[in-house]
Amino acid sequence: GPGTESCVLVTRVLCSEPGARKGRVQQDARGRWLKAAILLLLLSAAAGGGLVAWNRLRSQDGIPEGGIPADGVTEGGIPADGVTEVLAHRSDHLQDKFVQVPCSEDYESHQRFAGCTPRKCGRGVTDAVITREEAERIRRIAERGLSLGGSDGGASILDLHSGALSLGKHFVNLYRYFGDKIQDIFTEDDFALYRDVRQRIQQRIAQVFGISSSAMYLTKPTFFSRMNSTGAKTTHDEYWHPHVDKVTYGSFDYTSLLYLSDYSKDFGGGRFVFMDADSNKTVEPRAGRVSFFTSGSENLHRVERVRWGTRFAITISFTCDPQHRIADPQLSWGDRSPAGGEEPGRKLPL
Ligand SMILES: O=C(O)CCC(=O)C(=O)O
Ligand SMILES: [Fe+2]
Repeated sequence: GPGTESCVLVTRVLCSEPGARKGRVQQDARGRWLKAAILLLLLSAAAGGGLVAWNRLRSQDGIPEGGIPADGVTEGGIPADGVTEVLAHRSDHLQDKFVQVPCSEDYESHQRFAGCTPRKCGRGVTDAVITREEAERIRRIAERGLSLGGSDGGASILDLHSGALSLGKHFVNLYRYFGDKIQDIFTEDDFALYRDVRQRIQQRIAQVFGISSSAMYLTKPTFFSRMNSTGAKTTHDEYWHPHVDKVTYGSFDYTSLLYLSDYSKDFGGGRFVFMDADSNKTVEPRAGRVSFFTSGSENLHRVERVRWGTRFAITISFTCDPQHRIADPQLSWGDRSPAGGEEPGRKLPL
């Protein structure tokens, strides 16, 4: 739970840099104080209005009749008052929403890469790059792959690059387990669609941030996620902790998320939240919606716990550092997968 070492999906195995973790724990601690202060303020100011706020929160969350027990007045840290703004409603069809935020200092302590390292930071959301039909096709790929495994807890991942697949409390290597039989599960078309989608998202990011698409590279981890309301069984399942992708995953410079299901239709809870000093900004997932942002601490974020239903997404991440580049996943890897291990994020030869 909060206060313990937090991990986001695959990150525990991937990034256990002690320095990075310490920074995050300190950040978490500050966040908790802030949350406690806000909670106290809320409780004293709105003793009578609490129930109203709670009901509003429940209806926002789309909790079905009968309800599901929740953890307090603030659903997973989102205050039930005006300090939460919606950046993207599920029902919106956004062309090219972009909000610029000042870049954090994170990039100064890293090597800079011309034509790629962010000079301008921010967040974008678009429903116009990937169609709902394409998202549906990708969701079916995710469902097919994830149905072969699945975590005992609420978060399962399938890393198409390393082949890492959640299974029980651990991971297996899909490519190694299935070898050439992988061709009965995924087709060449599936990988072609992934490549195409990755390329279009990359081009949009380059365009919006004014960088060169050819100077940014796919990096790991890049993975499908499936989340539901089952309680966490290991820290791998704890996807809801606030984090900074660049700290958590190291090589990330630009993060993108392609959503494959609809908030409040397919699942409740599970909104994406940018946690700014003054307020939270939520992105409600919608099939085909691409959310993308610079990966530094200007974009501290979290995912609300999923309360009901199943949430599918894919995280596609980019680096400016050619040394952290990975190739697009391909079918022909079969049992010669580049990972060769059962944990996601083993050091991979390119
Ligand atoms: O699925 C999401 O909306 C975000 C997941 C995330 O923050 C991450 O994988 O780092
Ligand atoms: Fe993240």
